[in-house]
Parts: sequence; structure tokens; C-alpha cells
Amino acid sequence: MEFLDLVPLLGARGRVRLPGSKSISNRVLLLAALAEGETDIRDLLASDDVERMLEALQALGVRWTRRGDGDDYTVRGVGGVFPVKTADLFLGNAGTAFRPLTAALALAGGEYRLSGVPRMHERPIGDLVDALRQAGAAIDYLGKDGYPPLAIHPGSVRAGGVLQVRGDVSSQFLTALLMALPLTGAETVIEVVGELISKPYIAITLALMERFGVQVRREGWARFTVPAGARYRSPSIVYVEGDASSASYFLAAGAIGGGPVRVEGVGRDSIQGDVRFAEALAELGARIDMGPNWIEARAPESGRLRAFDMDLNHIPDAAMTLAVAALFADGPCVLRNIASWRVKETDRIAAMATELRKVGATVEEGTDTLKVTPPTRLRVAAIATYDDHRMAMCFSLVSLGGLRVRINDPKCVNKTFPTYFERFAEVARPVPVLAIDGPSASGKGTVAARVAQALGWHYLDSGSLYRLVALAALRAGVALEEEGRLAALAAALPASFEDGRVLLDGADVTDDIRSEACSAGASKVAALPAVRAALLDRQRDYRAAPGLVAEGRDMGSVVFPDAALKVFLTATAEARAERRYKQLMAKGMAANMQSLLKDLHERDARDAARPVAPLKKLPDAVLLDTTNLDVEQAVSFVLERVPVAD
Ligand SMILES: Nc1ncnc2c1ncn2[C@@H]1O[C@H](COP(=O)(O)OP(=O)(O)O)[C@@H](O)[C@H]1O
Ligand SMILES: Nc1ccn([C@@H]2O[C@H](COP(=O)(O)OP(=O)(O)O)[C@@H](O)[C@H]2O)c(=O)n1
Repeated sequence: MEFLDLVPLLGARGRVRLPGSKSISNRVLLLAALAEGETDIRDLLASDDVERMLEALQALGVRWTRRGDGDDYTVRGVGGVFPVKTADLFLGNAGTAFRPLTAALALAGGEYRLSGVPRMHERPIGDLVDALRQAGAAIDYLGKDGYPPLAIHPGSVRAGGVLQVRGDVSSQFLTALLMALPLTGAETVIEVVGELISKPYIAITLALMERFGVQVRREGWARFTVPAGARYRSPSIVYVEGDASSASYFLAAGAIGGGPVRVEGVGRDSIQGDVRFAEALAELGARIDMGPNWIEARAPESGRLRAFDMDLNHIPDAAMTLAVAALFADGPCVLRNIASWRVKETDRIAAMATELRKVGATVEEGTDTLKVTPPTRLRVAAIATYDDHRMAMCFSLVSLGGLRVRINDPKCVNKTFPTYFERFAEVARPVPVLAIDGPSASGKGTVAARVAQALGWHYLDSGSLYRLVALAALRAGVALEEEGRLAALAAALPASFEDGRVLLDGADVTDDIRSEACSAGASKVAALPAVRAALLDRQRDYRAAPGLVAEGRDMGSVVFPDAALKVFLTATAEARAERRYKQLMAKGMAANMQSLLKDLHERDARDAARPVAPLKKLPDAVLLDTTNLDVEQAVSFVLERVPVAD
């Protein structure tokens, strides 16, 4: 399973240019395809769902071109009649392509097959098919009744009249009908049965149809009239707004992580309902500023989000972001009226409950509600994403709690936001790490501990973990070559660090792990890749606010490659042997200069020669040779170079 570990964050601040809106991109593509004339579409979203729509249109004989590698396209409209009358379309998991194409093709008079990924075949479409059948469309279910895949045949479409469609499962059914009905040329009335959900998405549909010259009369949210003789005409150029649902992650990051975080591409003038996510955040106490084309979020004055109980029917997608933001609220939070979550990319209510529990929240799942009680302390977890882009994006916010979060199958964001994690990193302020690597007795431990104390940061002596594995192995009678058993020991190491003492199974082993046997043993077990892998996450989890000073051999190269400062600390072998000698003598432990020097040379050679995580100075590390320096000077050298947090 591919995964991405997001590093612990101190906060979030910065600006993000949003990718184009998925809802607008796929609607505009279909409208441009059906229109008369050529449409120049700017800033189209580059994502899987939009790809599926582009492929489908091409298969239907619509000619479009992309300008270079950019996000600008030209679509030559077919004036309401698709040139290709027989086609087999695969639409992945793109609801915004599947539903509107079903309606448009049902009225097109050809033989078409529409299918998708297995999850698409679990997402209902019966209400749309029922409505289209009322208009005379001939549609068969190829699998389960009420669900894709579908076969569409030329029907005897009756123009005009009144159609009824259910509005309480997915608003995409109504969107699909609205966009397709102008193809009949007759006046048609659509009556919505049941309470229409996700109304703002219908508002997007109506606004875009109007851009393409068709004005729908609306009576409340229950009755819509598509006028007679309606024809789509290209508005010649259309700019796709930034995606307001995608904006929610960054705005929440600003509200949780201090901010300000500004998103560009949506703002006060947006036609997308999800911009109202900003209002919801404001109710949690976040400070929001808005311009025509941007929104900015900062944390509440108090620093902490307020608990909430909200009806979120109007922003179903962005509401998921609030479920994760609830982890940072000052009390239990209730999300209401979110039944549509159950028929999305996955059953989002169930998925959200399961994953929020993994990070420590108490969650109560209702049929159309979710109650999230934040934990006193968040837990490190591997988050399953259910092939749902929004699960992956939402859970990135957990890292703002100052802990690592693992996102499984991170590429699922390609559905709507392929560059999500790169953009997120641009506003993320990671917990800083100072990595000090170098050979034995160069002074890493001494310098690192002093620097950590001066800065008030945490301290990781990674060598002690290898020493502990060696000690545990010696005690358990495990040979130092048995990689599998040693890795198992390392993975379950019952070790802890308290007030400068090292404990194994509760017993103080601070001095035991410094014995020559443990030194030599540590160097041997450290050469085994499985042992190193078993200790990796454990080391990374020492990274906590306000910062970490970590010392060892591979802190800068493997464990914390994104360290804010990397120092390679060294000294001549003779100087190091002499230091170690004095150190051991001071502790009343036996030592011999010659054997210490020999041991140092051997360990240096082993550390430098091993294929995994060999000891070497990285190009981005600062060299500090302490042969002729005292401890004070070495500590000052490092402190002077620690980047100041902005
Ligand atoms: N310039 C110096 N920087 C750091 N330590 C020094 C220096 N000069 C002497 N020492 C001494 O060297 C000894 C070995 O340092 P230690 O921190 O245990 O090294 P390491 O962690 O690299 O094995 C310590 O007793 C330390 O006080
Ligand atoms: N990050 C690290 C830290 C230590 N080690 C190994 O663990 C052994 C003990 O580490 P240490 O830092 O306590 O050793 P000294 O520098 O004190 O001799 C070293 O000899 C290395 O081989 C490693 O491989 N990677």
C-alpha cells in the first residue's frame, strides 16, 4: 500500500492558488460541447474526473483542443447533436460526468453504454432514469436495477410536458435533467419531489446555463421551467473559478493553524455554494476576510475553534472538512443533515467515523448525522482513504495537531486535486528539526543535548535506540545476525526516556547501553536494513512542537530529510578516542586507548560502508570539526545557525 507521511506541523500560513472547480469544469465542458460555436475555456481543472469527461466527449465526436500543457482548452460545439451515434463510455468514478451525460445521451437518439469503476456501480441513478423514462427515453440497467452500468437506446422522446424527479438523494439528477432538456427544443417543467438537497449546486448549474444562453425559470426550489426554443450558444470565453470545496482544506488550515492562509480563485463573487464554508468557519470563531476573488482565514482570537452544531445540507462536500476541524474544537461538535455522504465516493459518514476514531476522537454515527468529540490528545494513525479524494485531503489537517499522520493511497486526490499535497506543504509550517550526524565520540550527544536545552526543544539520541536493541538482543540470547528476530525486537522495544535516564522494560539501563559490548553490538544491528526500518517511525514521532534536536548517523539523510538545519559533526579519530577514554574513566568504567581507537576505526568503517543509511556528510549539511573546539564553542556554532522561526 502506497502511503504518504505528513510531518507534524506548528501551524499554517501563506497563499494558495486553487485549481479549477470540478463542478464548474465538467458542466462547462458539456455545455460547450452542446453549444453552437467555439468556446475558449480557461483554467480548466486538471484531474481524473475532468479527464473522463474530456475522453467521453471525444468519443462522442466533439472536437476539443488543449493549448500546450496548460489548463486552457477550446471546444468546438456540436449544436445539440452528437456526431457519434454509437459509443461505449467509461466514466470512472466521476458522478459529474456520469449523470449529465446519461441525460444528454438519453435524448440524443443513439446507442450508448455508460459504465464506471465498481464504486460508480454502487451509486444510485434510478431517480434520474425514472425521470428520463417519463420523457420517453429508453434506458436499460445492465447490472443491478437503479444503478450503472446503463445501456441507452434511441427512445421516442416526447418533447414538452411535466417531468418529476426526486431531489433528496443527489442534486446531480436535477442538474443532469436541466442541462439536457434544452436539447428537446420544447418547454419542459421539472417538478422536484421531496426536499431538494445541495441547492447551491443547482445554483451553479443555472448560472452556467445562463452563461450559455439558456434561462431557466425557477419557482422556489421545487419547480423549474426550461423554455421552448432554448439553444446553447457559446459565450466565446469562460473562466473556470477555483474550486471552492478544495479551498476548504486551506481555510481550515488557517483557522486551526494560526494563519493567515489565503486562497485565490474564489471569493465573494463566486457562484459556488461551498464558499459558504467560510461562514461556517466564522461560526467556529475563525476570523475570515474576503475579496472578490480571494478568501483568507485566521485562527479565532482565543486560539481555539468553538464547538458547533450545524445543519450542513448546503455544503455537503466542504462539510467533511468541518468533521476533521472538529478535532480541534473546544467541545463535542454535531454535523447534521448530511445523508448524501452515504452515496458519494464511499459511505462518507461511516468512513469519517472510522478514521476519526483512529486519531482518538469519540464519534457517534447517525443515519444523517455525525457527532465528533475531540480527544484530549490526538494519536498517530494510518488513515484509510477509501478511494475518496476528500478523505485524503481532510485528514491532512490532523498534522496541525503537531503529530505525524499517514495518508494511505494518497494518489486518490488525483480525482479533483492532483497537486494537493504539494500545495498543502506550501502553507504548512513544519515542526523544525535540527539534525546532527557524525561519527562516534565526535560530540553529537553532548552538543545536541545542550542545544535542545538552550532552545527548549525535544531531544532524540537515536544511537541509544540501536544500543537498546543490542542490549535487548544480548539479554534475550538473539544472535546479532538474526535480522528478522532483531527487527521484531526493535519494533516492539519496550523502551522509554525519562529525565535523561534510559529505561528498558521499566529498568534503568542508562549505563548498561554504554558498555563496549553494547557499542559494538549497536553498530552491528544498525547495519541491518530491517532493524533500521523498524525504528524509523518511532524516531520520527519524537518530532513535536516546538522543535526537535536529533543526533545520530542518518538524521539528515533518512529520518528527517526535511530538517531545517543539518550539521555534520566530526573530529579526528585520535581526538575522539581520547574523549571517549576520558568519558569512560569519569564514569569509573574500564577503558583502553588502543582498543578504543581500534573500535572507533572499525565502527567508522562499518557506518560508512553499509549500504543502508551510511554515515556521510550531505551536501546540504554544515561541517563542524570539533577537534580544536571546546563544547561551548561547538554549541555556539550550532545555535548561531538555527533558522529563526518566522
Ligand atoms: N568540542 C566538543 N564538542 C562536543 N563534545 C566534546 C567536545 N570536546 C570534547 N567533548 C567531549 O567528548 C565526549 C564525547 O561526546 P559525545 O557527545 O558522547 O559524542 P557522540 O554522541 O558523538 O558519541 C563528551 O564527554 C564531550 O564532553
Ligand atoms: N542514527 C543512527 C544512530 C546510531 N547508529 C548506530 O548505532 C551505534 C551507536 O550509536 P551512538 O550514537 O550511541 O554511538 P556513539 O556515537 O556514542 O559511539 C553507532 O555505532 C551506529 O552504528 C546508526 O546507525 N544510526
